[in-house]
Amino acid sequence: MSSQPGQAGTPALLIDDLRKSFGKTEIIRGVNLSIARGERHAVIGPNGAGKSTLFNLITGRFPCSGGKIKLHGQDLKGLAPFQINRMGLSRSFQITNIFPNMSVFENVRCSLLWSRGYRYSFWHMVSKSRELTEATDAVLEQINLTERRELPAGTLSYAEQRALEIGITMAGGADVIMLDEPTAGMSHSETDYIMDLIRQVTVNKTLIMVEHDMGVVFGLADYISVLVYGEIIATGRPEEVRANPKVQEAYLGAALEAEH
Ligand SMILES: Nc1ncnc2c1ncn2[C@@H]1O[C@H](COP(=O)(O)OP(=O)(O)OP(=O)(O)O)[C@@H](O)[C@H]1O
Repeated sequence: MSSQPGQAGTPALLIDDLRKSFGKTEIIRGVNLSIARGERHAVIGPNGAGKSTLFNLITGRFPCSGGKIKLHGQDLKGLAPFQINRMGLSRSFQITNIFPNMSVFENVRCSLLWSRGYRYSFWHMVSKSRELTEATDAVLEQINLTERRELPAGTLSYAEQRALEIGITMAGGADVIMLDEPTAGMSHSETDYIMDLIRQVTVNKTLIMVEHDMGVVFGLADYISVLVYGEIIATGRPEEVRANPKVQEAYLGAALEAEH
């Protein structure tokens, strides 16, 4: 479960002195992070700290200005987002990213096809269709949407759409899952539903999430990193991070207060 000092094995994700500047402004200022296989890791921090930028660097959406990112020991330098995706890293976005007029089933199937590189190959798709249908149904089962299989995705509730999106993110069999504010805009019961789902679907996978809801962070994460002004000021077990005076001062005091 742990990547932290003293643990053996190649980390799922290793970030070394990562830097990113936009023009003259350095937004990510020397981030180091090691996330083990099977770990659930939350990145927290105030607005504008650089969390989304960090995600965009990891997924290859932005080029780095300096430093290294390794996925399962392999340097990601110069790789396009789709290449990184095919290496087993998949990200879901804050904004719901589904096709609303396609059925729930088709949304997942489409993502499976894409992840297998069959995007343009109709005949390949047909020849694989039974296996594909079974794989799609297995994902639907995992995200508890089997009963919604034939409905247009746009008719699902907000929480169900987020669940579908998590299914789409998982569909290609990625073993490193990145979730960007998975419970944003949800009620308490929807948040609980999505938290349970994330817990289930990330068993034996690596989860990296950005989340502002401290209940979700402390409920799900094995480790937490606190990003402030482009630097990680603390990484540790939830209880260590919660007790860290630097973190209290820079972020957590205000964030926990905001919860009440
Ligand atoms: N493409 C860009 N060009 C210039 N500046 C950018 C770009 N993307 C982000 N920034 C700047 O980088 C800083 C960090 O933004 P980022 O969105 O990464 O923060 P964040 O921690 O994700 O914030 P939030 O919690 O509000 O989502 C901000 O000052 C933002 O204006």
